[in-house]
Amino acid sequence: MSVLLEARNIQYSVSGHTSSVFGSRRKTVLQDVSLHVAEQETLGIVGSSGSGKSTLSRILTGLAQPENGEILFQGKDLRDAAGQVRKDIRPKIQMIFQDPQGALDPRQTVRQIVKEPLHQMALSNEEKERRVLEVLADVALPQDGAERYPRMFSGGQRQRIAIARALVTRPSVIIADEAVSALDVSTQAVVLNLLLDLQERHGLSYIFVSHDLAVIRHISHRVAVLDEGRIVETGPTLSVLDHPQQSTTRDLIAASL
Ligand SMILES: Nc1ncnc2c1ncn2[C@@H]1O[C@H](COP(=O)(O)OP(=O)(O)OP(=O)(O)O)[C@@H](O)[C@H]1O
Repeated sequence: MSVLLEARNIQYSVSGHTSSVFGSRRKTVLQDVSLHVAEQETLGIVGSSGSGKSTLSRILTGLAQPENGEILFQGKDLRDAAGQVRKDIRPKIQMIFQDPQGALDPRQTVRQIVKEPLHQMALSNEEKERRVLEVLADVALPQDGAERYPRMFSGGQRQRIAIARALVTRPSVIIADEAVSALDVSTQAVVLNLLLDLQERHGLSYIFVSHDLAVIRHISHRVAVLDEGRIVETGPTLSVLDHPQQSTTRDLIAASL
């Protein structure tokens, strides 16, 4: 399988507290993080709270810029990519967040929400409308749902709306940051199985960020363990979770039992 999205030696810090004596100190959030996901593969990213998972997701989707390091899509460095290439690549990388309630504008109809990522794309309005209906069917939401508002749907359905919005640009990779964490366990299973089904039908890759090892076990082919901004262990999911080599991984497993 060929590599689709790759992060190389990512470094990221934020300004910490300011001291009148020492000036502003920076806090390292990610240190020398390298990872990749292949076509049609799911890479799980696990780590305790504050280990840097969300920051890494934001960098992978281009919502935050690393201080050092590269993000490559099909071998192209996104920083070097010229305007049009960047414009072509961006729709190929989409994101789903934890909280569908917060991520969906309550004043917009489902049609407007799902259509929004297409604004940047040179498509006719007819094609955009066609795609909206196509992805609503893809995530098994009724087409008459298009005129309704997010509050009229259950938590699981709202996450389907968020998935439809991510799919509408026909991405190659979706970064899911705690995408099922806000859902109850049975709804989690339904949404995870939908994601697996979409992966098979559309040949998608996922980078799936979660603190929940049961979720990671269910969906990921490989897993990377983050600890204080560094990847401390990576490998096939079952070998990492059943035969952890690092104390961080053992602690995460113990905490999940
Ligand atoms: N803009 C920022 N300003 C200050 N600190 C930040 C900022 N962004 C991230 N951090 C810090 O970086 C660290 C990593 O945060 P991040 O949200 O990426 O971790 P996480 O693993 O996703 O945590 P959680 O599972 O709790 O969401 C935390 O200590 C956080 O406080």
